[in-house]
Amino acid sequence: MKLLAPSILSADFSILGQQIKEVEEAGADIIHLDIMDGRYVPNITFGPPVVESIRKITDLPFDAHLMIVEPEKYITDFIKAGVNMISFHMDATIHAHRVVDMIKSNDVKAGVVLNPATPVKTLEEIIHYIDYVLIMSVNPGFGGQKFIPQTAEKVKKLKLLMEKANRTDILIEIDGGVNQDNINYLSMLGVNIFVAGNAVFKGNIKENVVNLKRGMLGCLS
Ligand SMILES: O=C(CO)[C@@H](O)[C@H](O)COP(=O)(O)O
Ligand SMILES: [Fe+2]
Repeated sequence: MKLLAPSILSADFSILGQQIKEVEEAGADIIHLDIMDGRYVPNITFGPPVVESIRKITDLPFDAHLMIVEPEKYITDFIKAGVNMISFHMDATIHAHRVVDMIKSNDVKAGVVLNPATPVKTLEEIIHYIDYVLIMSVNPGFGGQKFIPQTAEKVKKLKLLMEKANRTDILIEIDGGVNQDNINYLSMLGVNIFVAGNAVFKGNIKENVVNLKRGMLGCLS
């Protein structure tokens, strides 16, 4: 499965609804929502009321990437607002397993996030319970940063762990600095969900989505 998930963090918020429609019409598969609290990361974005409001304009799945401390406090609110997938950073909570349970008991997909310096082996126990892993390929907090090449190695390590745990069904998502130059390579490594902010919203949105999807699906022409 290969899916493109534009991150609205790089969208023009004065015409957010319009830009979401535009990526949808161009062929985006998922809308990626970067939720930042100014504590886990040095930036603040938006919360459940904004999600609830944009929920009305598209049926595309919403993928909430929670960069917040104590994510357990807000999971119910984001689910009520209409998200379909929620990922959180394990070091932002004391009880990661409980957080996964909270997410999944509401029929929402649960993912955990690895920062660039977080080893894949930290997933060894939680891997049995989750639906996807989000590999950060930049340090979380901002859009438009440069892809950190070493993070691609984690895809290989994660695939080995998935095999060992008999969980080859887990989806691998990559987030940060994904662009037309690296998406094909990442796809070949086995990434399933490609988050792209600047590479979608800067310039011609339709062309960007079409070109990223072409790279993602392996068509080099
Ligand atoms: O989670 C994050 C940043 O913390 C990302 O989702 C970025 O917002 C992706 O933006 P680009 O790196 O693709 O511009
Ligand atoms: Fe993100």
